[in-house]
Formats: sequence, structure tokens, C-alpha cells
Amino acid sequence: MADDAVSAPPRPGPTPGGLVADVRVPGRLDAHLEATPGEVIAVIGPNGAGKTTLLRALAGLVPVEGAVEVDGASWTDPPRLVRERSLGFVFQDQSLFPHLSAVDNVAFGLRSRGTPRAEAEATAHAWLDRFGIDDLAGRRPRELSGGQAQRVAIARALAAGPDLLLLDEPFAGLDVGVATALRLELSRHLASYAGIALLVTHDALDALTLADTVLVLDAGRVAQTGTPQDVAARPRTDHVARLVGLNVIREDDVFRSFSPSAVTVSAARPEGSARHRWQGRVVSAAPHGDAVRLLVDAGQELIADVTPAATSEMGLVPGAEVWLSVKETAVQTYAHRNP
Ligand SMILES: Nc1ncnc2c1ncn2[C@@H]1O[C@H](COP(=O)(O)OP(=O)(O)OP(=O)(O)O)[C@@H](O)[C@H]1O
Repeated sequence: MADDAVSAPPRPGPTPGGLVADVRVPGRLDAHLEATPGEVIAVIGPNGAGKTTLLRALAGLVPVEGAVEVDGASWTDPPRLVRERSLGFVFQDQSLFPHLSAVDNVAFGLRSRGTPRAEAEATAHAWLDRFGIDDLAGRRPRELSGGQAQRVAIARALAAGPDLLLLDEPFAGLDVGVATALRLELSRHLASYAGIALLVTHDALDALTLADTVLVLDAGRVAQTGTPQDVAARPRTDHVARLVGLNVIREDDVFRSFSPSAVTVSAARPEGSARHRWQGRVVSAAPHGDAVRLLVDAGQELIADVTPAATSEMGLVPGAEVWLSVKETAVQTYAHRNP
């Protein structure tokens, strides 16, 4: 048994059914979401939008009004205890058990679901091996680097093949290189994971590379859902526009977005009949690739990329008054609501 399990780690769980949830936490969150088996949903939004609350509510760590249904079974009526939900989670404050070795941490979830010790350990070793850290199986969490500990935590969450995998900023606090390697590994594991994964992230790259669907939360509500490509191309909130490096303005019932490189910055009011033109004040100027990225307060914040030469010639320092304009042909217009 052990040999089999080590050479061929079990694919996570039987294919579960979908998720349908109306998650209401008074004053903090009011969100509806649906997901199908195998779907990876990136949850993005500004600080305080309710991302962590959503995950904790699905896990049963925060009491919810509404209903959570997974694979046709209610998790809320009657309320199921956290340990009775088919869940794997990596929460920022829910670190590894410090007194258990890496392999025992990974085996813990399996053991608590009744898997015999030897089988649980063999499966845990197989998962550590998949993450390339089985040689560290005997180490306690304090003897692991941040990246290694996070691999153990993700392996632990996946090992029991849960219906729902909840990852709250799994790469936060890791060095860029370590985060990049872990992102690649996670994307491999998510590709063969049969359950539904929700991944909270502040990083557009995570949303674009790991997710099938992006769910944008804003002030406790779902502001937008769609494919990563759609959300990136047609953002409906300022936060997402910033995340993907676009400007977005709202006009009546449409949004208009345009790239910072399409913005012309001038000291005087632009001639002609440019429809899109704003007067504002430079808030900040910072290097951005070969350009300088200006953040301008023009009633709303807009970003514009200019050359370093133009920055010094025009004195584009914080406080400088400027005009911004953008040609109609560089502006993408789309409806306010999902079709
Ligand atoms: N334990 C709590 N009790 C009461 N309110 C809370 C609690 N935890 C969070 N909140 C509030 O609920 C709202 C959503 O917080 P939440 O942590 O879910 O946001 P978030 O999107 O995860 O933010 P961040 O990106 O900063 O982690 C915030 O207004 C927050 O102040």
C-alpha cells in the first residue's frame, strides 16, 4: 500500500459537485457566488473589501446568514462544523502546527478523517515529494524557510482531496523568486485538482495566471466576475484598473478604459476638440520600466506614462498642474453590467 501511495500520489478526491453560496455577514459582506468542479477563482479587491471574510465564512469560521451548498449538500442548514466540511485551507494566521514535523502536519488532515496512520504518512510523504521537499519531512516548521513552510501548508490543504480549497494570499511575505517558483508549482497542482479553489490575492499576475474566473469584491459586494482576460480588459472598479495598469472612468451607464501610455500630458490646455481631457495636479511620479508613471488627481486619479525627458522638461513633480488628454481611438468603451 505504502509503495503504491508513494509512487503514485492519489489524485485529490472524487470529483465533487459545484458550489452555490449566498454569503452574508452583516456589515461586512453580501456576496453570491457559484463555481463548478475544477474551477479556480481568484478573489481580488481593495483592503477591507471582504476577501478574507468570504473565505472564513465558507470555512465556517465566521457565522453567516444565507446558504452555502457544496455538491448538493447544505453546509449551513444545519450548520456544519469546520472539521465536518470537506475543506483545505491556507490562511495567513492559520500556520502549521509548530510541534509537528512537516510530514505529520500534512498527515494531520487525513488522520483526522480516519485514514490509518501508515497510509496517511505515505500519502503525506508523496505530497511533500510532489512539492520537492520530502527530504525535509522530519523538520519542524521553525526549521523551515518561509517558502518551504508555505509548500507544506499547501500540501496539507490539498492532501485530503477537499471539495473546497481556500487559499488566502499564499505567496504573501515570500521573496519574489520563491513566490514565482511556488506560483508555478501551485498552478500545476491546481490543474489536476478536482475540487473548487478560491484564491485571495493582491497580485494581478496570480489572477491572470492561476484562475479560471476572477471575482472582484468591493465594499463587501461582488463588483464583477469574469474570465481574467475579460476583467483585465474591461475593469469595472478603480482597484482592478490600477491592478492591471489601466485607467477606467465611469460615464453614465458605460465605462471607458485607456492605457497610461495613451495619455498625452501637457502644461497648457490641449487644442482641438479632444473629448477626453482633464485638468489635474501631479500626485506622484515614479519610474515605471523605461517611462515615468505619473499619478494625477484630476477629480479622479488617473495614470499617465511619460518619458524621463518630458518629466524634467515639463517639471512634472508632485503638485505640478497639468492637462491630460487621450484620443477617442485609444479609449475602449463597454457596458456597466455584465451582459
Ligand atoms: N473579526 C472581525 N470583526 C468585525 N469586523 C471585521 C473582522 N474582521 C474583519 N472585519 C471587517 O470586515 C471588513 C472586511 O474585512 P476582510 O479582512 O474580509 O477584508 P479583506 O478584503 O480580506 O482585506 P485585506 O486585503 O486588507 O486582507 C473590513 O471592514 C474589516 O474591518
